[in-house]
Amino acid sequence: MMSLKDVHSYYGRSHILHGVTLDIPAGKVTSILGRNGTGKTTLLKTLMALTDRMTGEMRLQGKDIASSPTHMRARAGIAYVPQGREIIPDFTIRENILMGAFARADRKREIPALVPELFPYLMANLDRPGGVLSGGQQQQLAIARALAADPKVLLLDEPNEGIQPSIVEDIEKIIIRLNREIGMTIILVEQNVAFARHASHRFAMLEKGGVVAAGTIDTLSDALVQRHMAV
Ligand SMILES: Nc1ncnc2c1ncn2[C@@H]1O[C@H](COP(=O)(O)OP(=O)(O)OP(=O)(O)O)[C@@H](O)[C@H]1O
Repeated sequence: MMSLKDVHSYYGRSHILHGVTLDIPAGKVTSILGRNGTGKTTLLKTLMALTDRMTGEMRLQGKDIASSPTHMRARAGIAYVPQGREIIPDFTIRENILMGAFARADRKREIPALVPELFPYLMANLDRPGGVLSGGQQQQLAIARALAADPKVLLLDEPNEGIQPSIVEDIEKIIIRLNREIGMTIILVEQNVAFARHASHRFAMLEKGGVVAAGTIDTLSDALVQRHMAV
């Protein structure tokens, strides 16, 4: 689905990713793991062309996208739910969702069919401002906005960060449904190893901007977690 070969990524003169090589298979959930500051968010931003510069190879369904700008990658089917969600508080829930549709190749601007099914609360409150929502509801809104782009690959950056525990379970169920029922390819940055093990088919462990271990999720041993994630 996506493949990276010797990818380096930079903010200005800061060299953050140091030769990442990774295969992201279609229809699977791949978790990106590692301590704070190891480059997980930078990896998602690099996939979305949101760092200042990258070198190396990047392919989506075999097509070279390494020099495609963000909007072209979005149009090619990559959608991004950033850490912190970045919804617009003064826009209505409907407007926030439709912002995601700008990237659709078919230029349709509509609430995606999945939204009433996955997020009935959002559907029932489309005209309320996004800013009135709780953190968990804003996370749902950020996912709904990404779905409006009709993506093939969904990038999720710590979707459960700062969310009350009762909602965490809802978000986790939605991530699993998007993959298992709809077949969406998901790349998930996750600190919760238990959830990563439960939801993912594969993992990549980052350390200092490089992949130090990767493979099927059954090979994510406690020793690996201890070595690369314990603080
Ligand atoms: N805009 C930026 N300009 C310069 N350096 C940055 C920028 N954003 C992040 N960095 C640096 O890049 C490195 C990797 O950060 P990144 O956010 O990708 O890590 P992370 O693994 O996602 O960590 P966290 O779990 O804290 O989000 C850090 O050293 C960070 O300080």
